[in-house]
Amino acid sequence: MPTTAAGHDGIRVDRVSVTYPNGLTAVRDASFALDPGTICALVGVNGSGKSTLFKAIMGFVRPSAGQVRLAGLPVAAALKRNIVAYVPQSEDVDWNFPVLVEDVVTMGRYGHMNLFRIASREDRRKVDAALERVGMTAFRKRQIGELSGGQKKRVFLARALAQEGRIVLLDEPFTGVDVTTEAAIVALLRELRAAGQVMLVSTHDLGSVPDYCDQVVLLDRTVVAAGPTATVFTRANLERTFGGALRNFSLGGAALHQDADRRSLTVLTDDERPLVFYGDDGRDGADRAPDDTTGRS
Ligand SMILES: Nc1ncnc2c1ncn2[C@@H]1O[C@H](COP(=O)(O)OP(=O)(O)OP(=O)(O)O)[C@@H](O)[C@H]1O
Repeated sequence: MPTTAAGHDGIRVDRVSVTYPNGLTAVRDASFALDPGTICALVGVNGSGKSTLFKAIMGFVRPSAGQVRLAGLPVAAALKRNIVAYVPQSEDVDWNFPVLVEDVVTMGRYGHMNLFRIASREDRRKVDAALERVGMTAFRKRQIGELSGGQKKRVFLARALAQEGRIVLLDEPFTGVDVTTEAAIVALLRELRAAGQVMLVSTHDLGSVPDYCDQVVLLDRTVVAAGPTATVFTRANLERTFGGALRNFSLGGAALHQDADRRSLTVLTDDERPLVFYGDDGRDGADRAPDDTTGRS
């Protein structure tokens, strides 16, 4: 079986449009393809269609046009085979639902169990390992609603790990988490990438994207640009994607330095960790991805 994005083993979104019953077309003619062993950021302003795209990939909404293929399969077949794991946005979860941490992680194994959902020794071992990997073993008997935001994120990540899906979708995994948890999540994503999994991560945390994402999809109802972070995650493309919704300020020359360094500094932020471009003069850097990020401790 081919293993390129043009082939069958990753995520392939082909000219997908999604129109809600109220007539709003939230995603229009979106196309991109991701190979196994990839972490891809999905970036766009609030309302640009990121969650809608996730819902289309998860089969929660049906595209009005185009198609999604996951590991070469239509969405329904991929879900049936347990190929796709999903880490939802916190707002999409009912935290009052009385369920223990270990039960949430065990749900990741449901697709591997028989009709009666009786966990085997193997299932229990995978749940234990997933809890251990995200550092939540000590919390396994706690009600999910009693956890902090970052702890909840870790639990859903553990559920995705226990599921062992080759495709992992993460909807804003860094929102409301501290720097330590963010670093732990990024480390885990890197491990999964090394193991050949493909991850699509929606995020407003622009400054971190070049750190851990090798691909980027910039979305504004449709795909503005998609491809390697090094060539696509540029100031010019971000300004096209966000329009006036991006905080953007540049400093150069005397406004920035007291020495002879002529380089300017451009800061772009979508309200979470800012992205910083270093240019040679006041306008440079518009077409280059950043060499490095700042703000990361
Ligand atoms: N069930 C629905 N019915 C009708 N319109 C919807 C529905 N869900 C979302 N929308 C609309 O579709 C558009 C895209 O929403 P979506 O949630 O996909 O954006 P997003 O990029 O994920 O935003 P955010 O960054 O705020 O999470 C918005 O205009 C939203 O109001």
